[in-house]
Amino acid sequence: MADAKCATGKCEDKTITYEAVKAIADNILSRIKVKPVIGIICGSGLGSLTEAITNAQNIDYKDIPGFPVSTVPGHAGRLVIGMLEGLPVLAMQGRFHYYEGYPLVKCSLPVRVMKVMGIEYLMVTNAAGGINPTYKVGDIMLIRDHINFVGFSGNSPLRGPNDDRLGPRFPPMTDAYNPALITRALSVAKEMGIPDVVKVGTYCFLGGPNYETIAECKMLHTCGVDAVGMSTAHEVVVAQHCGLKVFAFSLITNKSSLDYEKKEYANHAEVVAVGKSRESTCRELMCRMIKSIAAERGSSGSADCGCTT
Ligand SMILES: O=P(O)(O)O[C@@H]1C[C@H](O)[C@@H](CO)O1
Ligand SMILES: Nc1nc2[nH]cnc2c(=O)[nH]1
Repeated sequence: MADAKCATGKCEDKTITYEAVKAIADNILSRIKVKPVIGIICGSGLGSLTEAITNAQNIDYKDIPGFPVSTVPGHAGRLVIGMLEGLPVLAMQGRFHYYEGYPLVKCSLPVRVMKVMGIEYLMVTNAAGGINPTYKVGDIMLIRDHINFVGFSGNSPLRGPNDDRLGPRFPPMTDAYNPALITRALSVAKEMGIPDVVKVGTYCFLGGPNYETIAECKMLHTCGVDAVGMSTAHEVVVAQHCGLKVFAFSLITNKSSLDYEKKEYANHAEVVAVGKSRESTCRELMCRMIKSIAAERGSSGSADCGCTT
């Protein structure tokens, strides 16, 4: 895959060219039977969101030239392409995290591939620690906004030469999480009878892979963070840059410690286990959102949401 050098030639992260993104998009499109409209990124323990996809075709990341491969337990490492609630979708069972060693431009490469394939909506999920003390394990937080701590130092997937075919040099991040989709998700939560479980809040992206100290959690709380994780923000920055409509939610898999008297010890096995225990609810929320988008677009979703618990 051809990588372009940054202007000074000294950038540690190389820019991935439009041509390289298009080559990957064309490779995938040449192997699948539908043209996806919605892209889905499944978070830790949430890969089974894809089980409701019908006429599914699977493509392992390792079989896509130029695509990274997943290295994290709970991230299978394949694309699942097919129909969901009347719309063609492409789902990623496994994402790429900065802590795996990939530069952010590579972590978010699949989002650009989705855009060049013609995808219009990006639905992102993740597992996150609950900083907001009112949140409980198993709650679902609709992401209204994010704090991108990794980006504060200039570490951005948009760093390097900008190709206007992928988006503008200086994209705004206001409404990066589509407000209309959040409003719709709140209605969906009511329909599902889970309004108390579904919150709206701010997600914070830290580099990981360690979980937070208690002092860090206290600081994040002061900063207005509701949930903390190790993904999503860089994907959404790229999605907003290239003009995808984004809907995202965090599954609260553990409570973050804000108090030395009530210590919590986060671990990945627990994160994945909580993901599994909440998979049917998360899947139903996702399916109902897609069904409503299908209805809005005039595509016929199935009469019943095929994902009910
Ligand atoms: O891929 P996500 O953001 O859902 O995964 C979270 C962050 C880490 O990868 C992992 C930590 O348990 O879960
Ligand atoms: N950074 C971070 N990521 C997580 N992913 C799931 N839980 C957590 C957490 O508590 N902190």
